[in-house]
Amino acid sequence: MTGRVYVRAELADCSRRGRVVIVPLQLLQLLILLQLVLSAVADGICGLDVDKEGCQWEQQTSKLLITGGIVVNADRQQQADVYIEDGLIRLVAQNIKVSDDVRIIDATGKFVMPGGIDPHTHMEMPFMGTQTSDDFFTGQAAALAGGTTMHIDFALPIDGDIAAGYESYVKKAEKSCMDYSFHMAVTTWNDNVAKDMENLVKEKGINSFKFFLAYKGSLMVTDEQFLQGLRKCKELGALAQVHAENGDAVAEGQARIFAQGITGPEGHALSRPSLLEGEATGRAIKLAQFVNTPLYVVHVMSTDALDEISRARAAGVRVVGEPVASGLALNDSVLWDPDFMTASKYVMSPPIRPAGHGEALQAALANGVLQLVGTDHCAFNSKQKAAGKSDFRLIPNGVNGIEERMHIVWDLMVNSGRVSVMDYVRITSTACAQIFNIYPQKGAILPGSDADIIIMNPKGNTRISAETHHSTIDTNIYEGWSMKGNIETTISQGKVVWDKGHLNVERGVGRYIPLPPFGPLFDGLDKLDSAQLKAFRAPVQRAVE
Ligand SMILES: NC(=O)NCCC(=O)O
Ligand SMILES: [Zn+2]
Ligand SMILES: [Zn+2]
Repeated sequence: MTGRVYVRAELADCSRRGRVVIVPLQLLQLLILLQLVLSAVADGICGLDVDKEGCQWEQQTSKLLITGGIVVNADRQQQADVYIEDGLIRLVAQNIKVSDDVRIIDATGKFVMPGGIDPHTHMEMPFMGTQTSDDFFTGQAAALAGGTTMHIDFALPIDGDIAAGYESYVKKAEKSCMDYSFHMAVTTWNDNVAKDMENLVKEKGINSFKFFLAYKGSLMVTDEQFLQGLRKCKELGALAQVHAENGDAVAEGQARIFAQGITGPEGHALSRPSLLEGEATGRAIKLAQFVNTPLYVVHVMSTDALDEISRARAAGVRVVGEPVASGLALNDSVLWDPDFMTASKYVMSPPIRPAGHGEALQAALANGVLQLVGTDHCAFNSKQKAAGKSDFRLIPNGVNGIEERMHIVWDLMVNSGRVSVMDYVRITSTACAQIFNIYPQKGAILPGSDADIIIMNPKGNTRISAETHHSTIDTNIYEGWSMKGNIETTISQGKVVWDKGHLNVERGVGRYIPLPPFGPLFDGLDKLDSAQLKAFRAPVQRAVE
């Protein structure tokens, strides 16, 4: 501490969020006035900048000691202290003694866990004639407030050019306030795409590529293009990801439902039922099996898709399934709400399914058929959603979730007794770090790991609302969700960025985390190549005999 006297004070709330700053006493009145002026002119995120530029929210130190908590990793939990210095975890042990310059955080009675990693987000994404509302700063600020300390965003190509798309996302992400990485979407196929995939993997730290089997006429690839992409992914040691819906059938369904006079958000669900997700999931798995390369199915929303994944995994196929928070927590009744603004906020693809699907996805997460939870955070405000007021096909597809995921999953999976706290860590953080090959830099509380940590008070209370969230959108699909358990503190890069309702984030400090190729899903794959060839030939040989 310097010799000056600091007090904590709630300032005027320019974005409906209270926050705390540290100010010299004599400046307090002046700052209140200044904040009121800023309130009048600034948008919902202005307060974050004010916190950062106008005040020293907390004397940040590079040394922290978290004492007395239960430290939870995916494979074990123990009562221990955690010592952090210069952004890294240095020691996990009982009764760590430190010098006076170390800030102590008491976590007695609380869980100390790796920060969440969201494997599926869309910040500043140009999509359906508009752009997602949250950028890399506002979306990440929201993430940190909800206990997520890293995300992997989908970089989109520009007119099919993945190198140009990647560069545009590098620029967008310069404002980041937490660690992040990218998947790259592949939306066409030619020699340049193949060459650029190689460069992105070998030079730029990309180790996953997403292929859309839906969004006909914009992002969708044909089976032939998908197959080429799968072969390239295998060669590069990159994970192929798939948005699995039959895009041709969806387009036919949309035209037919609209022609019947169903124009509202319910038409979205009716036009792309779960069997189209199941069909595409099964097809994608079989094509990946044909190539013998691992496959990651993004936003698994239905039992139809789940059954395909379950069957394939039982047969030894390397397929990973990622449900998202909305698919676990909600059902499609919301799409029939007579109020367009209410119903349209739930429009995403694949759609949120009828009751029963979410519960089955929860069970699959618990038993390991599905491995990790994302959000597909793709936030549009109600003005943007209104583009589809008279035609559901024009409602921008996407829902919020990056701020809510850690609490929703806690409530659905831990409060319900479906999984242990260790499994919670696995499905919200560790599995993602392992699959994308950055474990144990991320996803663990171990000496040498990045100091991305959350402190969860299981006795605390959480209530979700657009009135208090940090995303820029004016709605929240979890509006009113109340639960036991609260992430009271988030530590990112060794700094306290969220503490008991107050956010202190800094634009530009987020780091790009390169993802190395040939992650664990590729281990031993070459041995399977020859075994698989034999398996494909087996029926033929039997016929000859
Ligand atoms: N899922 C969705 O509705 N929007 C984002 C794009 C995608 O992931 O398909
Ligand atoms: Zn998708
Ligand atoms: Zn998505």
